[in-house]
Amino acid sequence: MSVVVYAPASIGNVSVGFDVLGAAVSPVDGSLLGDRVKVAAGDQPFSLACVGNFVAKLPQVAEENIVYRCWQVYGRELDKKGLQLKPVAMTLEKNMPIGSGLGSSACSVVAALDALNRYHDMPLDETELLALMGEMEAEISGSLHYDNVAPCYLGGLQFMVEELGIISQSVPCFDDWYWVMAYPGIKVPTAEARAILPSQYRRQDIIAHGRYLGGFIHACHSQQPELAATMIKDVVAEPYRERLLPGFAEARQYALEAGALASGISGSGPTMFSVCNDIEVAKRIARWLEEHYVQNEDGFVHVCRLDEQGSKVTGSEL
Ligand SMILES: Nc1ncnc2c1ncn2[C@@H]1O[C@H](COP(=O)(O)OP(=O)(O)O)[C@@H](O)[C@H]1O
Ligand SMILES: N[C@@H](CCOP(=O)(O)O)C(=O)O
Repeated sequence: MSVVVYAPASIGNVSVGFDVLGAAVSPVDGSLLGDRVKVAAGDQPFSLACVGNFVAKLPQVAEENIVYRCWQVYGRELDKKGLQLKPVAMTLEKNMPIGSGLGSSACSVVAALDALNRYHDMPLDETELLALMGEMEAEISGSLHYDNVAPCYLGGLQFMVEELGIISQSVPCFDDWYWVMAYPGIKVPTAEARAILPSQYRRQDIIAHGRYLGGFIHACHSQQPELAATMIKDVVAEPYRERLLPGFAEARQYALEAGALASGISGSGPTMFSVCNDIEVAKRIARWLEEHYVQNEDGFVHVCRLDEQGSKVTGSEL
């Protein structure tokens, strides 16, 4: 018996909710924009094979792959419950570019932990597993933030509650929104993009941030798409990170003039996202970004929808 789990790309922050808002996305053409992990019976406690388009960018040593750490911490949690790990042969299909702003490490973490939990007949509940996913993301990026792992695992648009034992809850979004995701092909490590942010903010920025985030969540719940899109503004990270993204200002300007409802940096960049409510506008913006924002052969542009499901089993073989 083996299991393969797919975990989709995600937009950390969605501009307006630094570290507390995230969205899972999948391309409308049905292609997989995410990692897959297979767990099968092993003849030793642990082994890891890596395949996929971005396998060459992974650490060469298996023990430095976050999937190995996932296996270790999963075993630790089973131990607390008086349970034991089965010997596993894991395979990571690394489809997501690293340091892309698409939650690449979250894809590997979520696919690995979800697959391990399914393989062991689900001894950890959703919250326990999500807490472990956050722990793994924190090891990689240097600080605990759930805005990639929560949507990647649970799907849709997620708000990080982090109170009363709840980590994340779903926020209703808009069925007719398309998300144009443009990855230029260069790397921006999350830890570095966090290090350049100020440690303190001005009162006027805090007030603006509260108004935008509160307004966005309110507009989502009251289903006011125009208001929601207007509230997608980032005063916390974008003003400081923009300089790490060559061509971002021009690309955003083009997208807005072409009819996008909003644009911003996906996670810590360099991927840019644009929200559209018309597929033809989304395709036009995608074509322009392919020509002008993508910088090398690693880059790509996808027109996406929210991925409401999050991680899912795709079968028993890769
Ligand atoms: N399976 C994995 N997937 C992605 N990154 C990994 C993995 N295993 C280890 N890493 C390391 O974790 C770091 C992830 O960098 P980060 O900038 O956080 O990427 P992203 O923002 O795309 O998740 C890199 O140093 C990378 O080498
Ligand atoms: N909230 C985080 C999100 C990082 O996302 P990633 O996809 O770049 O890892 C941040 O903005 O630092």
